[in-house]
Amino acid sequence: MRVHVADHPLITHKLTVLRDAKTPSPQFRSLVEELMTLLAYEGTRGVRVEPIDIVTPVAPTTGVRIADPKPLIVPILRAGLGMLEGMVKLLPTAEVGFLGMARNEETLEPTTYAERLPEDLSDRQCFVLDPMLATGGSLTAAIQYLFERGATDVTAICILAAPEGLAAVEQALHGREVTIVLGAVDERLNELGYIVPGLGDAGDRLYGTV
Ligand SMILES: O=P(O)(O)OC[C@H]1O[C@H](OP(=O)(O)OP(=O)(O)O)[C@H](O)[C@@H]1O
Ligand SMILES: O=c1cc[nH]c(=O)[nH]1
Ligand SMILES: [Mg+2]
Repeated sequence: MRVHVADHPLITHKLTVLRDAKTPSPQFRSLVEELMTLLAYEGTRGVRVEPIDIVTPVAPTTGVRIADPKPLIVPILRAGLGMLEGMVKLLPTAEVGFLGMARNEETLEPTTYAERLPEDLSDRQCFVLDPMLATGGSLTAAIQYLFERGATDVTAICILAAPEGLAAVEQALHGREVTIVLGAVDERLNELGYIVPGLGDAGDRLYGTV
């Protein structure tokens, strides 16, 4: 498993505003989208391309285009939905599938309550979007599910991770073709399973629930 922490002052700046408890939902949503565009740049570094011949006004040349089958973007509902728009801006021809997951706030165990994905993922490059990697339970379950459905190449893009959760995902997915791109790795998890300093509950902050 490869882990890449995007290190860029613009990301750190936007993350700081995102973390601020005073940042209201509309601004939070815009910032998640902007951050996603920056993280998608890193996250799509390995996107599969194929050569294509074109003619410029000056000369014929060979360029590249996104290869078929098109990549599959999988936002984890709810919070991952906030990242989708930023991602499809960079990969407009990608297909989008959905996984709905909720973490039980007492046991911290994830359950999957919705799934809408192509039947066969065997030759699809998958990009999973979820802003928060806390205990890592949700991301591990999501990626394992994609592998069960035939996926072999998965990149997860998260805004924040806790070191404990990142280690748990690495252990669970050891030896698999997985890349994780992160905006930042925070200090730790607290006793309630929240990332510290983190940004609180990403879903609640995106969608105005408390
Ligand atoms: O690493 P974990 O400990 O599993 O926690 C992370 C999960 O928690 C959040 O979702 P949540 O369950 O709050 O659902 P929501 O997006 O609907 O708010 C987040 O978006 C992740 O999916
Ligand atoms: O800090 C956390 C942990 C899990 N889910 C969130 O939205 N935030
Ligand atoms: Mg939530």
